[in-house]
Amino acid sequence: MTDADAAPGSVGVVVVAAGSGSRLGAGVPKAFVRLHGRPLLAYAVDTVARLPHLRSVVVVAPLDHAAPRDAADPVWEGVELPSGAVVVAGGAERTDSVAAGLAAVDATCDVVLVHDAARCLTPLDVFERVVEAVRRGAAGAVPGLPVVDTVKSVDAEGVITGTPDRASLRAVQTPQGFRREVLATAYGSGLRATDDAALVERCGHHVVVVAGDPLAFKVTTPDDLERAERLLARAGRR
Ligand SMILES: Nc1ccn([C@@H]2O[C@H](COP(=O)(O)OP(=O)(O)OP(=O)(O)O)[C@@H](O)[C@H]2O)c(=O)n1
Ligand SMILES: C[C@](O)(CO)[C@H](O)COP(=O)(O)O
Repeated sequence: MTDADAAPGSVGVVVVAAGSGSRLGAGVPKAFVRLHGRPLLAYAVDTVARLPHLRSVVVVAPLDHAAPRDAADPVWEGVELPSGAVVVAGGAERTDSVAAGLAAVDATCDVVLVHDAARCLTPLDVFERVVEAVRRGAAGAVPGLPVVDTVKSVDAEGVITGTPDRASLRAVQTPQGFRREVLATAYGSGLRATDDAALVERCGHHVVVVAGDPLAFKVTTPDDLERAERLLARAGRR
């Protein structure tokens, strides 16, 4: 990150890494679980660091492993933060963690991305598509993939209430990108959601979907971690 990157169009990225990973059940917070010897977070940060016009990186870590980052804390071993990156403590839910990260983003950034550390293999071009869509005027942009299964809505008893046309459905991923003031207002609204776009949508903004990537899958379960291990082994990465 250089002064040249402070030009209009600068990008800030909040990497949320404060979740416990209860579904993975690895005994350490999920973002710090090792994948080929390095924390999931390390892969996410490596990609973020390659993003053009990057001005500000904020990593939101679990309270026990957050600011001030303890250099001797072994969970961080293998994570190479870009110079100027900031580490802050997250909260009980993703909404709390994003809000904490957003508060620490450099105010000169006009585009802010929120990225799940758990989507650790997301390719750089997904980030670039999201930034490009916001630069072109969208209030927000999220990567998404067509839904391959037939999806049903059900009531509390499990009785099917509808079969949405899957042509209109997308499974969304991260990074989710927004004009900074739009995201700040959404997070200042007191609304809560599991993803950033949902908050921005509820504040009345249009958010567009750009092409996602199967590699942007979220490591949620042990099977996902095995899949990530296989993909890295196949790519010969460490
Ligand atoms: N309080 C939280 C919860 C989640 N996250 C982050 O948000 C992303 C998506 O959350 P998810 O994968 O659902 O993570 P966990 O909440 O850790 O998973 P689980 O629901 O299995 O406990 C992850 O990178 C996670 O670290 C966060 O920063 N703070
Ligand atoms: C933000 C997100 O990754 C988009 O798919 C997702 O909403 C994270 O939370 P989840 O509870 O694991 O769906």
